[in-house]
Amino acid sequence: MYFIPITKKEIQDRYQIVSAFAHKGTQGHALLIAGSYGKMGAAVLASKAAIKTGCGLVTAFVPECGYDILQIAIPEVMVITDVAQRHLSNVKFQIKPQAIGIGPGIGQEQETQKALHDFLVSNIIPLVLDADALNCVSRNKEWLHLLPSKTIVTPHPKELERLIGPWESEEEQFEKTIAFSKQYNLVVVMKGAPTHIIDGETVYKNTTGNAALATAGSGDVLTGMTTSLLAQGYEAVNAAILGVYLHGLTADIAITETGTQSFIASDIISNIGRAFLTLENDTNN
Ligand SMILES: NC(=O)C1=CN([C@@H]2O[C@H](COP(=O)(O)OP(=O)(O)OC[C@H]3O[C@@H](n4cnc5c(N)ncnc54)[C@H](OP(=O)(O)O)[C@@H]3O)[C@@H](O)[C@H]2O)[C@@H](O)CC1
Ligand SMILES: Nc1ncnc2c1ncn2[C@@H]1O[C@H](COP(=O)(O)OP(=O)(O)O)[C@@H](O)[C@H]1O
Ligand SMILES: [Mg+2]
Repeated sequence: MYFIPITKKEIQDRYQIVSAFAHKGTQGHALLIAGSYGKMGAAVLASKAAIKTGCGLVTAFVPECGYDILQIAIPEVMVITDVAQRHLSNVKFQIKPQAIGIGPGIGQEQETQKALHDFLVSNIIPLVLDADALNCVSRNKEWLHLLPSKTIVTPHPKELERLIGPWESEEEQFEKTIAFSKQYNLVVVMKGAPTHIIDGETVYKNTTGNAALATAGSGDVLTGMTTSLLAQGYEAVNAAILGVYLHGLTADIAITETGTQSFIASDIISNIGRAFLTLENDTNN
């Protein structure tokens, strides 16, 4: 099987420089629907990653118990709360974001599953689906038909298995994921070491990242980064490719200071700026 390597050249071809006349209203508004009691960190990480990846506005939609946490942790991010205290029960909002990321830390309570279903039935905004949103959809496979065309799904291997069933070889894993991508018209970010991005028959292989990323919350950060790029107007496959590349690059940059063991998901966020700068500094591959 042929994989297109995601090289710096591939990234520079896709990367959009920010206009000198940009303002926050032109840079996209991302909405992160995330968190539950005890997993509000996932909402903080995803929202902070979204604002650090360059969209103009970020709103977090969280259960009521997340209000103070989000407002104190990230003053740049706006917050809307669900009526329920500890988990999502009714996802309703008046804002008009350009992209929505849903799933990190939301859990799989019955009420949350219903809230996700009702949200998917009415939503037409470009979407990134991760973590428990994927797990809820795996329990209710008919909901896959509700996803907008080119929704980005970001499963780790266990979440992928819940979505497409088990595989016996890597070849079969790719065959089944390609079939899944084609059936529902999805961009699949097949997370791993390395991560592959599958857009129908086309498979991209990331070239950045290392084992420092094997740490809690690193996927939640990727969801925030990818949603931010989607909100900034990148086509879904390009948002996925650029997000995965920059996410991995932060670990390659930081590892010389943190080592593998002490690198944490917040270090990804702190190094997003340095990762972007490598794209602007030179044109070498
Ligand atoms: N601070 C917070 O708020 C945080 C909140 N978080 C939130 O928690 C929720 C649950 O998410 P989750 O991913 O921990 O649970 P789950 O889907 O059962 O997967 C775990 C199992 O999957 C497997 N597995 C995973 N990766 C694999 C790999 N690369 N390669 C192979 N296997 C792999 C592995 O299975 P095993 O190998 O043990 O059989 C593992 O036991 C979710 O909403 C998330 O956003 C977290 O992000 C943490 C920080
Ligand atoms: N050994 C590794 N090498 C490269 N990337 C890794 C490695 N381990 C984990 N990652 C990356 O870290 C992220 C983990 O995502 P996920 O399992 O969803 O984390 P969480 O749910 O805790 O936020 C993925 O982007 C994955 O590709
Ligand atoms: Mg995850």
